[in-house]
Amino acid sequence: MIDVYLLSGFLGSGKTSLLLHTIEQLKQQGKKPAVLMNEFGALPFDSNAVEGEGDIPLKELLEGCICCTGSEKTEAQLQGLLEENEDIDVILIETTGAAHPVEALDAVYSPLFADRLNVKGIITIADAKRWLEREGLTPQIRALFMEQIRHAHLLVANKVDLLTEEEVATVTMGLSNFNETAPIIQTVGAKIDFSFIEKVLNTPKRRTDASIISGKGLPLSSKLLTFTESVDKEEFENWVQSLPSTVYRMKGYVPVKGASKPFLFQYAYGMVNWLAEYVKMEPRLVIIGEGIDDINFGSSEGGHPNRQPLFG
Ligand SMILES: Nc1nc2c(ncn2[C@@H]2O[C@H](COP(=O)(O)OP(=O)(O)OP(=O)(O)O)[C@@H](O)[C@H]2O)c(=O)[nH]1
Repeated sequence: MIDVYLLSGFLGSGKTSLLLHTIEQLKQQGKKPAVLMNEFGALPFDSNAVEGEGDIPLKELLEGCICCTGSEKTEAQLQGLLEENEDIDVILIETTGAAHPVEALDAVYSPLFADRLNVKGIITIADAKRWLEREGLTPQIRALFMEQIRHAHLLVANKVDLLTEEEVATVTMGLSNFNETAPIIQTVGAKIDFSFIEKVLNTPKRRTDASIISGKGLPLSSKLLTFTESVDKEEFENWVQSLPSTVYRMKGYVPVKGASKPFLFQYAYGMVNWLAEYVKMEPRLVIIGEGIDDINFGSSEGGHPNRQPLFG
């Protein structure tokens, strides 16, 4: 049987960080992991990161989330993974930060795989700072954020480096009151020993009948910006900080004046992250949030925003 772990968590909480860290550990143990992931906004950003890991079987669903691109499509992806790779030990599924974890998990319980897949459970990563400030989220988005936490079998309170010790204690207590059964681990960079995950999620999880608040019809959309010229870094960061709090996530490659290649740029919950890239990537940025249609940076060309809610 192949163990299946589902990584859930709001946009930018640390799912890809956990995924990459877990892949490393599995490889060190001589195990062969495979990855199923879905992408937001037509830029295969996270899967690029996994491809950088070398020989990892990977299937991706572009534009949407596992729950809404249809379970049939997900079944087909899984079937493809299993057929093309007979020696997989573990499948890691990263859902988009806007997916409901139970809807996504449901897709894995196809009778097609009943004798091959051992569903170990949902690991939800919560941005600890966002948890503390969750009242600031709009109601529908807060509902999704909370649902992801409520249905976790293991809860990861990530980014505790941004909190005081007292705040970390408040987060841990708040999370455990909200989801009384899931063990909680505090992390920086979503770094967890895989042996801990295995120990905690040691019983196969059955399909749940618990009522869920559907993730469908969320008012989230994505927009792709293409840079036509290099940006002044400071001006760009000032622009980022001026954006409304309903911009939840940005990622892409930003060309900066004076640098030969676009930088890898990430934004999640007020924090920006720049990383030098060694390959010349297309200067494009994905923005994810609510009410983002009119957002543009001076020297960029706004792609047509995806006005349709992506998940419905
Ligand atoms: N300060 C801080 N930043 C972190 C931590 N973990 C991750 N990050 C940063 O948060 C950003 C998002 O991390 P990812 O792992 O890509 O998050 P994700 O959940 O996969 O994001 P989406 O797939 O877009 O939903 C990146 O810029 C990370 O470097 C942490 O513990 N502390």
